[in-house]
Amino acid sequence: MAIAATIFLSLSSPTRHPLASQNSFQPISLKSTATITLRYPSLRISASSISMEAPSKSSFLDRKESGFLHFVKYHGLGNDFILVDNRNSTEPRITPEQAVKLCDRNFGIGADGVIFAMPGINGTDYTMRIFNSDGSEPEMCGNGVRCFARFIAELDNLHGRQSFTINTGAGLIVPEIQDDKKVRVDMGEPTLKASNVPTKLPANEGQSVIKSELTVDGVTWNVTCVSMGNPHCVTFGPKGSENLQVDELNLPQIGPKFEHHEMFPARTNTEFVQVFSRSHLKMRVWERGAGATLACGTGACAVVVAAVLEGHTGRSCTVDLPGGPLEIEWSEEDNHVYMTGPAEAVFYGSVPL
Ligand SMILES: N[C@@H](CCC[C@H](N)C(=O)O)C(=O)O
Repeated sequence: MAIAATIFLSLSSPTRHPLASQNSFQPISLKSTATITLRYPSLRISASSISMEAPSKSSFLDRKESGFLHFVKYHGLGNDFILVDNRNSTEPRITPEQAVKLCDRNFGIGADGVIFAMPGINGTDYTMRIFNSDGSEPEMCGNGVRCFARFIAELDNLHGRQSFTINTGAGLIVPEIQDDKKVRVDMGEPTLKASNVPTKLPANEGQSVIKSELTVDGVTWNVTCVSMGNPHCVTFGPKGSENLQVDELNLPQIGPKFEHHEMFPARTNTEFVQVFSRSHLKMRVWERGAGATLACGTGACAVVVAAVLEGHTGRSCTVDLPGGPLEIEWSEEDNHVYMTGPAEAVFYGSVPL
C-alpha cells in the first residue's frame, strides 16, 4: 500500500502539540519518487520527495477528502496505534487486511493496532473498536483506550478534565483525562471464571485458575488466568523457581507457544512478571495478535489482579513495562480495576485507500 503523508513537524519543540500554534509548524507534503528518511525522537517516516507548502489554517483533523484515510498516530508507553475518526459510521473505515498493511513497520505506518472512534450505543458517548496488527479484533485495549480519550478530546477541542463513557467488546469503560493530561481509566471488573477467560485449564480455586501448572515446551510454569475483557495468562515464573528475571526471557521464542497453547481456545496475551516489592512489579508481555509490545494496559491490570490473588502484592501497584510505568489499583470497594498512565499524539498523516 502506497503511503502519502502530510506531517506537521514542530521546528522548535518536537513535543509541542501541532494544533497549539500552527505558525510554528510546517506541513510537509510527501510525494512519490526517491526515498528519504526523516528521523525525529518518536518519528521515523520513510517517504519520497518532499515539497514544502504554506502552513494551512485548517485543522488537520477536519480534513475529509474522500479516497484518503486521515489518521493520528498515538502511543501509550510505546504501545502504538493508528487512531481513525469513524464517528459517522458503525462500520470500521478499513478492513482487517488493510489494518495489517498499515501496521507493518517497514511497508506501512507502523503500529500495534488500528483503533476506530465510533458512535456510542445504549447511551454511551462512543464505541471503541480495534484491530490488532495481525488483523484480529480484540475485545479491549487498555493503552488504546487512554489514546482514544485524548483523541476524542482533540477532535472535539476539549480541554482540562474530561470523562467519557465508552462501549467496548469488554463492556462499559470510563476513561478520565486528568489535569496533568494522564488518563485514569475505570477498566471494570476482572473475570476469573475459567470458561469465561477463556481457558481450558481446570479451575482450582472456586471457578478460577490461580497458580496452576501449565506446561509449555517442556517447562512447567505457574499461571493465573484473568480476563480484562480480553484473555491474559499471568506467570511469576516456572514451578519451583524464585523471582523470575524477566529481562533474561527469550520472548519471541516462548511467547507464541503460550499464545497458541491448546489451553487457550481464544489464544491469549501472556505477562511474565518479576516482583520488586508488595507495590512494585516489572512485566514483559507477549500480546495476542501483536507479539512483544512495549506496554499492555489490560495486561498490567491482569498482572495486579493475579499478584493479589497469588499473595505477592497489595491492591495498589506500580507496574514497570518496557515503555514505562503504569499505576494500577484493584479496588476492594467496587472490585473495579483502575489504570493511570500517559497517552501522546506522535504525528498526523493520510494514506490513500
Ligand atoms: N495492548 C493492549 C491490548 C491489545 C489487545 C490484545 N493484543 C488482545 O488481542 O487481547 C492493551 O494495552 O491492553
